[in-house]
Amino acid sequence: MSRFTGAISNSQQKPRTGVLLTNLGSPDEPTAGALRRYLAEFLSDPRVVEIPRLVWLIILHGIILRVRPAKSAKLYKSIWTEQGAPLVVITQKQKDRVAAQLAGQYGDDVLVDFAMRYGNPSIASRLQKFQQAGVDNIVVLPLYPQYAGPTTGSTFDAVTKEVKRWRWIPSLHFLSSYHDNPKYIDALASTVREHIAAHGKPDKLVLSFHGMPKLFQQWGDPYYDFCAKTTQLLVENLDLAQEDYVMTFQSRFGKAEWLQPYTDATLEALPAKGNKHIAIISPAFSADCLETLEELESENREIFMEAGGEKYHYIKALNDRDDHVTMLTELVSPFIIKR
Ligand SMILES: C=CC1=C(C)c2cc3[nH]c(cc4nc(cc5[nH]c(cc1n2)c(C)c5CCC(=O)O)C(CCC(=O)O)=C4C)c(C)c3C=C
Ligand SMILES: [Fe+2]
Ligand SMILES: [Fe+2]
Repeated sequence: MSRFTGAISNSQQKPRTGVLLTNLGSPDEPTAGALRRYLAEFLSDPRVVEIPRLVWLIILHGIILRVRPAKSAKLYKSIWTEQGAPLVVITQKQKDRVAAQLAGQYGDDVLVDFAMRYGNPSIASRLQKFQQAGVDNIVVLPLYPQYAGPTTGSTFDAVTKEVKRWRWIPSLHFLSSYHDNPKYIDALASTVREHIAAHGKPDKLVLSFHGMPKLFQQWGDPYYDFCAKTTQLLVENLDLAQEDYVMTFQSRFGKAEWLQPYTDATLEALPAKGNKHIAIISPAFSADCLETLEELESENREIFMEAGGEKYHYIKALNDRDDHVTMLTELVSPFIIKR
């Protein structure tokens, strides 16, 4: 038996290109058992936690995986839908809509699918589907607008781990970051404008990005700079003055310092400075997920209101909005080969 895998297909009607949209992934169900499996896979990734391996595995298995699964399961339960985890359901919708747009342009020359870095459907399983279909050109678009090692970098690891087992290596295009793409910025700006038209101008627009350990930035990860660039382009597009907005970082995990300022501490301080009406947007999430639907919609709202805030509005992620789907389609289109 060979260590390399291949597809044996006699079909004359092979699609040439496979487009894979990926995101982070969610547990299979909102239970402690499913969370234990999901968090074990996620938090064992050396791109996500860079503590010396043996020390970290003892902490992870000895403490974190005993305590966190039950707590996280409760949070996931609060956002779970009939179709499943929001992140997975929305990513599937994005895939369906991108597939429909690409089918209009490329017919059956292109196959579109989605996969999750952790949990299901796995990146390996969906790439194997492409291999079986006989594609010889693969485009991977991780749905993280700002490159970060723990997200986009880790997705690259998973893609190459699978493809390096293949006998026939296809052409491979990996889209690393789209934090400054004008249509991404336009789509974000439209959501803010629509929000202001419906709810009025807030005292402060909070741009809350997912956090990351500060050390990763010091070691050369460009994520912070890319978040700052997205912020700059978005506020220029919206014509906001410096006092109209603040960029923050949420979802800190563990005791180490993460990128600052923290979203929760900022929200707690804003009412005392006269900012009683805020709108919060999270440009690092292409789809709503636990970190927006629970942390921003619920946890952080409570922090702000308890500190004397009066109006708190979360502006939804771009999800499967038309302008977002068109932008994603345009990102992958240049790499598609017509038969
Ligand atoms: C442990 C360190 C973590 C790093 C570093 C990190 C970076 C990072 N994450 C995202 C996007 C998402 N993270 C999500 C959930 C989530 N993130 C961490 C930890 C780190 N993230 C944990 C432990 C969890 C699980 C939730 C929990 O148990 O509390 C999600 C949501 C997943 C969902 O199912 O909805 C996303 C999306 C980015 C962009 C990022 C970049 C630096
Ligand atoms: Fe995260
Ligand atoms: Fe969180």
